[in-house]
Amino acid sequence: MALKANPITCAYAVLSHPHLGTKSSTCGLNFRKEFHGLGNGVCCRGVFAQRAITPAEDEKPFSSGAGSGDGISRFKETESTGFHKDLNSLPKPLSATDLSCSSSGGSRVRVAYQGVPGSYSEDAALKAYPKCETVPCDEFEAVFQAVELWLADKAVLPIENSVGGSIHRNYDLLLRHRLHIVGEVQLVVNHCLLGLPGIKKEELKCVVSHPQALDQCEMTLSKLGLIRVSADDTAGAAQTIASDGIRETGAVASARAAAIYGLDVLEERIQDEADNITRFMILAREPIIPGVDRPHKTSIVFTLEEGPGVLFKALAVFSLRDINLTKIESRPQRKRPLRVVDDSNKGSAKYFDYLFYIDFEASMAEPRAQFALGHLQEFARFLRVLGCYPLDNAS
Ligand SMILES: O=C(O)C(=O)C[C@]1(C(=O)O)C=C[C@@H](O)C=C1
Repeated sequence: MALKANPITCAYAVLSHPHLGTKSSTCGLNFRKEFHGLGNGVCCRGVFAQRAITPAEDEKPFSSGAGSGDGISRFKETESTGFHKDLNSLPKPLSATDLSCSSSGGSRVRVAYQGVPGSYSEDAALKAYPKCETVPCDEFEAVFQAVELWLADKAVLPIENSVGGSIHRNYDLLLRHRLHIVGEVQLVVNHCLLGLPGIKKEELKCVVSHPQALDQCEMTLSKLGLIRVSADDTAGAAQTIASDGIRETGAVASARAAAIYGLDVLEERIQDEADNITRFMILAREPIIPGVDRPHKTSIVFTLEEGPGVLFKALAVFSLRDINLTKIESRPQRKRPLRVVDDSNKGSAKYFDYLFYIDFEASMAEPRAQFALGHLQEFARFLRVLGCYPLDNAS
């Protein structure tokens, strides 16, 4: 596949996100419009520099085609001007299509993450494995595949943020792939407002970043009256600003991203909540052997029969054994969204079908955890242990 010389080939813009009003702008960036509406109305998937991407077939439901009315459109940059640092020397993200043609080598742990160098996901990888080789990937799906195809040893993926909540896409992907959770990383996320060298924050009109990061800085960005533009990751936004050299556009990203891409930090700690923590999970091909030497967490997913109090009973298996739950999340069962139950005289009732994801504080090496899951199995239609791993804290 031929690679283009320009460092950036793609970025995204939110035209009329429900939270952001109906302002429309490309913020002076030279984009060619390419509609690619996304179903969930918040997040953008993407294409990064130098590599073409064909999204995996099973991702297609996310793109509802031209003018889907969800307010999010994808823009493709036609040209980039090159600016500041030699961005070509940075590692290029892997995409779902080119994963099959490279091979891993070397002895350092290789950790795949979504984004480009300087992203918080890379920070999380380095917190978990300080000496690792980080492997940038363009999409969450590609991160899973990098490990499945032995191009990386581990994957690091965001699962929830203390302000923005769950990253649903990764819950869904966890079930579609066969990797195991072998650890977690809690990362303190301190967002900065970045701009081209010499620019003042009052001169900015637009700001580009990951939708989660924009949400986490909602109050500051509103106060500054900035138009928000969505990007694949925070560092990718910084990279775009640096390569395009557009003066009135800033980026929300880390101080490390500013250093990598040669941008100024115009303001630090701009997130609405001082304690802004993102929890990442670490995935591997093999599970770890659970221990009792230190506090562990176990993550499971299950489905239940329909009926009154069934979820209550499911949760009671933990409470009966004094096991603390740290997270519960429900997601629709995509292949079986509705279940028809003939439980009335007037015809059949239709229920939505859910998957329940639970994290609890116990190791699978403890009998109480084994008994709790044995008990849950009595009324769960489906149960999978996603992993058992040592707890992390946001230090
Ligand atoms: O954009 C990045 O830098 C990321 O690593 C992604 C991500 C996320 O998906 O939530 C991670 C941490 C922050 O909460 C903001 C964005």
